[in-house]
Amino acid sequence: MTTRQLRIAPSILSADFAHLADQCQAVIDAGADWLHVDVMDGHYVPNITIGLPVVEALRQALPDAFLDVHLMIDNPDDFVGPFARAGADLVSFHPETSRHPHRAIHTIKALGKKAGLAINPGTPLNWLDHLAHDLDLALIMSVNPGFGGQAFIPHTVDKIRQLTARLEALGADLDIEVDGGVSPSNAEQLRRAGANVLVAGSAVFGAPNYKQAIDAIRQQASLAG
Ligand SMILES: O=C(CO)[C@@H](O)[C@H](O)COP(=O)(O)O
Ligand SMILES: [Fe+2]
Repeated sequence: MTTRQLRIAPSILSADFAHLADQCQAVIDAGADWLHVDVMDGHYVPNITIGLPVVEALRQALPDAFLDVHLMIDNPDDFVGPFARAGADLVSFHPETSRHPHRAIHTIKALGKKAGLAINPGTPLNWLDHLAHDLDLALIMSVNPGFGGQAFIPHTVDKIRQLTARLEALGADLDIEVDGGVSPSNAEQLRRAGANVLVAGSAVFGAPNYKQAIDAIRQQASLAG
């Protein structure tokens, strides 16, 4: 378990894009802590979603919302700065696509924003070893990136447990975010393993009542202590 604050971050990928700002406001009113914004470029992942103008528009429409921007793009080194300037509060990117992850992290931080590194199901945790002290968050993918609504990959729980131990050994105190297939049914084990930021797209936006959906994830996660 972690003592880091539990945060529920609905992924807007599962929102109704024709009413995006209203949908974001609705999940905030329902108790969402962060808004998770999935940016996909059709190269790094086989899907295209949203880009800088949408982040700028959300920043304008929701000045107090915490925008957790997850870049699933090639060439993140060129885009972390623009997304931070567009209004992201936190920018995460996948290190395999970065030429200079350390520099990209410090580009984000120099703009006063938090930096995260995203680790795919097939990506080893040791990408984090030399960067942990520079980061604010480790994003552990519990599905392969590209789409909402995929099935949770169970071995992620053990990976988060390993990461928690590894960060403790390194003396690095990071948020651990888990992304993909998160629901009330796995929230407790994820929190117990050490995750404190739970991203949930379809489990929130696909539910008839956003507050009940967010409360259910929070309640289950809180059972971890
Ligand atoms: O980054 C991604 C997928 O690539 C995620 O943020 C998903 O969008 C989460 O959606 P659900 O799995 O919770 O429906
Ligand atoms: Fe994501």
